[in-house]
Parts: sequence; structure tokens; C-alpha cells
Amino acid sequence: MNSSVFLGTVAAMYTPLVLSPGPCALLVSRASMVEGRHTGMQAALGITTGAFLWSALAAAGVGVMLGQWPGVIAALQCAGGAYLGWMGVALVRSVQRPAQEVNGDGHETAPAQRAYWRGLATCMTNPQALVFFSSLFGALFTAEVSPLLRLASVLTVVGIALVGYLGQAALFAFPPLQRRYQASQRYLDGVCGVVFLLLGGRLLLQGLAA
Ligand SMILES: NC(=[NH2+])NCCC[C@H](N)C(=O)O
Repeated sequence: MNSSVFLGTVAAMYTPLVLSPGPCALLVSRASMVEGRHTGMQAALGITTGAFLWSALAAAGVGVMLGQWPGVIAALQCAGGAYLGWMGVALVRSVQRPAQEVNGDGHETAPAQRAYWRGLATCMTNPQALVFFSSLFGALFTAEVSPLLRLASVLTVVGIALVGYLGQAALFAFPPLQRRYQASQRYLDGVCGVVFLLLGGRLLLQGLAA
């Protein structure tokens, strides 16, 4: 496979992952709608850092090795499940709190900075990312792939993540969308929370059963 076909394959595989709905997309869109574009962008940067780490691991061949150590996959599934579940519980609980507190700044000392770390943690424990980078994507990097092409692949992933998630952050900071979200925040947060809880629970069960 020549280099441009290889990088085209990387892009064609990764782009649908970025565009598909999931915990990362939820995190960025919610951060942008609730706390504004700056916080949404920090979440996007955190996710991009995670995409960099995942793709670098995959390009270094660790992704495929992971698939051969079921214990590591199981541990990651448990960690990911617990993290998603914890975010789900926090969202569901926020629904019961008085409205101001949900948006309140009292304990949200550095939401933007926190959003970065949340983005990174969400990406690293994202079940979709785990499956993608440890199997499909990891399998691209056979022994013949040169180090330069591996590096270019990582940069391709980082570029797509950056454009995709910063784009989502900008889109959801659009005032009419923000207003609409804020009008039904409790309802949407409850739904997001339950989705996170279900995803997390399923992942945890998979990890424990493995
Ligand atoms: N590095 C990533 N982009 N992670 C996978 C993201 C999958 C999905 N789009 C989500 O938002 O959850």
C-alpha cells in the first residue's frame, strides 16, 4: 500500500468514529452548551490529547498487543465502565439539584481546565476508542509500515480529532442551540446520565466477565 492510500485509509477509518455519537461527543457538546465555547474547546483539546495517546499506542504496535492480553482489555473495560457510570450518576444527581446549582459557579472553580482532563479521561476510557484502536486501527500497522508513516498516521488522527471536536464545540456554542439546551437541561442531562450509566454498566459487566 503506498503512503497516501495508507493515510487515506487511516482517515477513512477514523473520521466516522469522530462523527459518531458517543461519550466524547456528548461531553464536548454539553460543555459548550452549558459552560460556553471556551470550556467546550478545552474538552475537545482533552479528547484530542487522548486520540493522540491512543493512536500513538496503536501505531507503536501496542494496540494489537493489547488484544493479546485479555487481562489488560478487561481492566480497561472495568475502568472505563466505572468512569462512565460515575459520570452518569453525577448527571442524574444534578437533575435533582436546584437549577442554579447545576449551572452555578460556586464549586466550579476552573470548569475549563477541568473540562480538559475530563475530555482526556473520557477519550482514554471510551469503549468505542478502546475497540477501534486496539483492533481495527491497530491491525493496520503491520511490520512493513515505516516509522515515518506511523508518525504521519498519528498526525492524521490528531488533525481529524482536532477539527472534528473543535468543530463540535463551536457548533454547540451557537446561541440558539445553547438556549434550547438550557431550556430543557434537566431533561437532557437526565437522558445523558442514563445513557452513560447504561454504557458504563455494560462495559463493567463485559470487563468482569472477560
Ligand atoms: N478518540 C476518540 N475520538 N474517541 C472515540 C470517540 C467516539 C465517539 N465519537 C464519541 O464521541 O464517543
